[in-house]
Amino acid sequence: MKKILFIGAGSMAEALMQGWIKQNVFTPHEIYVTNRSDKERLQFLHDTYGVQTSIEDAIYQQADLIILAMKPKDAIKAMLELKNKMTEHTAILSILAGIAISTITEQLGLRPVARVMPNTSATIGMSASGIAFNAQVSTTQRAMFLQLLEAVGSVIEVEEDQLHAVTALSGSGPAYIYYLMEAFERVGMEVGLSKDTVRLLMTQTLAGTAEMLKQSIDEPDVLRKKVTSPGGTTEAGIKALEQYQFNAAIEACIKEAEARSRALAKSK
Ligand SMILES: NC(=O)C1=CN([C@@H]2O[C@H](COP(=O)(O)OP(=O)(O)OC[C@H]3O[C@@H](n4cnc5c(N)ncnc54)[C@H](O)[C@@H]3O)[C@@H](O)[C@H]2O)C=CC1
Ligand SMILES: O=C(O)[C@@H]1CCC=N1
Repeated sequence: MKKILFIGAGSMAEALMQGWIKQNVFTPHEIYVTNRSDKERLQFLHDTYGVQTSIEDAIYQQADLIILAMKPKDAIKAMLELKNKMTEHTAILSILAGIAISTITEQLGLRPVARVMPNTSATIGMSASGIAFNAQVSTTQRAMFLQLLEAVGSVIEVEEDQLHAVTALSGSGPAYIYYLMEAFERVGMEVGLSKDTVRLLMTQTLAGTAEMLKQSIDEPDVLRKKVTSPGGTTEAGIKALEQYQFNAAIEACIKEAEARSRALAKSK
């Protein structure tokens, strides 16, 4: 593959291009990126990663793959602009939350489309991505798409409809964990530690817990019980979580996010 073109130059586009450059999937010369109007942002991406930001019309024709990376609300307008510029068969990789493959092919014509839900940890090769394809994607293209996502983390193929759930869990997931870390730091400081110490302790605790879940044959509740001594500190902590409706909060969080993804799909 020689040329890939990002339409949209936001945080997710940056995470993917950074990951692909780091993993030697593409050289900066093979990556083209454009946005609506923010020239400073393009300049930043060019200066930081060496990617190509002066996009002549010919690039749209030459691109082997076009990546839809704008906000969902801007997608229809962006696709209208794109339609006349690109060739008939160019494959599309869409990272748009909640925008159906059928909406994309209605706008851009029937062509190979992979719909992906990555997350920003693609930056460091640790994305957890979900992917779905339309019938126009050939076996070779399917392998290529999977390889692209594997280069920036793990990828799992799902039914397209399940991408709403993937979005609510792993697409948005990093934000939930960052939010949790903000709370740990705030409260950790209140109980006497420095912010740096809390960061060190809790990033290692998160990493260790994730690794235990990967390596252990035990279910999470079994692992949890191994931490929880009768009458001890964990029991007191968990009791407080229950008192403050921890499970209800998580249920609402995932269901609201999933519903929002579905609403985005309907509004198009
Ligand atoms: N940020 C995240 O963690 C994740 C985001 N996504 C999806 O990725 C997409 C982009 O998200 P972010 O990078 O966070 O957004 P962002 O707001 O940071 O960037 C959006 C970019 O699209 C550009 N744009 C808008 N209209 C355009 C047009 N007509 N032509 C060309 N460029 C246009 C904007 O100029 C901007 O560069 C969204 O659809 C989102 O659902 C998916 C997974 C994770
Ligand atoms: O918040 C959003 O809509 C996007 C999709 C998943 C993460 N960010």
